[in-house]
Amino acid sequence: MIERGRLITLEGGEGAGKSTLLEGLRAHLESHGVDPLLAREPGGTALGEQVRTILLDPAQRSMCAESELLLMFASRAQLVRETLEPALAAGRWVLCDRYVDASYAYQGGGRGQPVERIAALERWACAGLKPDLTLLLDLPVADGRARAAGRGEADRIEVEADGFFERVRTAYRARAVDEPHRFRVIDAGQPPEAVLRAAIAATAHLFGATA
Ligand SMILES: Nc1ncnc2c1ncn2[C@@H]1O[C@H](COP(=O)(O)OP(=O)(O)OP(=O)(O)O)[C@@H](O)[C@H]1O
Ligand SMILES: Cc1cn([C@H]2C[C@H](O)[C@@H](COP(=O)(O)O)O2)c(=O)[nH]c1=O
Repeated sequence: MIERGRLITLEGGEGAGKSTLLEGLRAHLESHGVDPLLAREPGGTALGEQVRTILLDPAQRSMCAESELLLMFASRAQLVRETLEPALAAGRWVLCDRYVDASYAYQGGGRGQPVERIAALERWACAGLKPDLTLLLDLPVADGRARAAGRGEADRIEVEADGFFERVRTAYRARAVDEPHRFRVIDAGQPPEAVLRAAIAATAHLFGATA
């Protein structure tokens, strides 16, 4: 019987260092004989990438919070069924740049969408798929924004005010407190090598664990 793979998700505010960590973790896993599948949200499938384009398009100024929430979950439902579930069932490990916690943080914390609404969508769209480990890269908003600056035109979400991102950060941290068995909070203000070391330590229990 094939042992189920592991789902590791990376979360955090803008510029927290998720993409940087993803590459470091990929290299670490590869050096341990694990060839992880990389995915991202919104996106990660042909359909999801088209949804992502709409979601992040600065021209979509009139998008309401409800549409934003539903589009995030449309992308996620497709990713779960087309990519994540088949990969995990085939024994593949997956590193996913954001997953459902981002909706609790951004659409819940940031936009004020009710938690029960997001939880209902999660039950429907994610079909029970929970990460084995979620690495939350925690960084003061101003530091993340400074890092993200200079990447060209800001997308539709990046243009939000600091208050929005403070609420996102608060919501992320609250989720980590609520689910300590799944989350590891990493101080993303450390140098990249230290962030990677902390992440590697957090993954150690996944090797050989029964999923
Ligand atoms: N620990 C770190 N210390 C200092 N700079 C970092 C660190 N990690 C990443 N950076 C730099 O910060 C910038 C943003 O990093 P990265 O793209 O990895 O973040 P991200 O979380 O994926 O961002 P976003 O979600 O906004 O796309 C990059 O220029 C990267 O080199
Ligand atoms: C999954 C997800 C994402 N978002 C937001 C968070 C970011 O602002 C963008 C994605 O861009 P990234 O730089 O590639 O991380 O989308 C969200 O608001 N809700 C979600 O569920």
